Amino acid sequence: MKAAKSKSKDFLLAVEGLTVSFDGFKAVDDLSFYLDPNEIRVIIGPNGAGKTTVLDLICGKTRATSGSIRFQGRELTKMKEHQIVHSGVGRKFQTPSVFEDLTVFENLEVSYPQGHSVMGALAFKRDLAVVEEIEAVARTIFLEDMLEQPASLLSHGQKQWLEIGMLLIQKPKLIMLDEPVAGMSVVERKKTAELLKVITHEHTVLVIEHDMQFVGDIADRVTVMHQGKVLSEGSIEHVKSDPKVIEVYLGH
Ligand SMILES: Nc1ncnc2c1ncn2[C@@H]1O[C@H](COP(=O)(O)OP(=O)(O)OP(=O)(O)O)[C@@H](O)[C@H]1O
Repeated sequence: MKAAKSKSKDFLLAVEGLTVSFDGFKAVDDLSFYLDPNEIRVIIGPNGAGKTTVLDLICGKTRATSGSIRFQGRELTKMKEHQIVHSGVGRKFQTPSVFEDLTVFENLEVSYPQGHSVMGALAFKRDLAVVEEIEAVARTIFLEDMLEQPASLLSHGQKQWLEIGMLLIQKPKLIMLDEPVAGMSVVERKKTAELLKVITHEHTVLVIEHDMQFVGDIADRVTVMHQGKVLSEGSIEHVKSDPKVIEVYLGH
């Protein structure tokens, strides 16, 4: 008979007992949660709950005071930021930071690992495989017809998608997004939901979001944070009907 597989080994990310204190104030306080491969998890919660700090801790921008973050079996709390990126964790911040003067194609190209620089002498010798990958990513982010446009001409929403594309081309296993639909139109929000669903074939996605409609559209599971801790966790229906969540967050 086949031995039962240890469940803990199957998690893509296991956050356990994670704590960070800023001058004695615990922004994240004994937090534990677990991500399955290829799920979309959304973290919600009131302002100051510690959501952004959790992403900062996972990507190594902030050092944990205690606790553990295991990603594909590797402990991230001891690693430097660039090592965490190399291990397969990608993060997009709230404000888009694309290169305005470069085209969509060039923005994706400079993000391609192994530095296929547009400025470099080898620029004319673009590898066909790289071009194909850039085109595939551009299709995923709805910008296949805009490859030669300078990023400065894109709408705010298109810039957000381009930045997601710049992450996708690096093939991180875990993609973390901080309020990806902030400032987007309703149509752009719907398309972003489609985009995130498509990318879970290859990636696991951890999102911070306030827009509950969008959360409902994308989340496999929702983790509700309050005062640095998990207040509630489960399906969108579960957390929406949890009296604790209504009291501290949804009821406001
Ligand atoms: N580097 C820091 N030094 C001191 N305090 C900090 C630091 N980073 C975050 N905090 C504090 O930790 C708490 C949690 O902040 P965080 O930004 O993680 O909350 P959040 O849930 O992302 O809130 P929002 O929804 O407003 O973005 C806040 O009280 C914040 O002021």
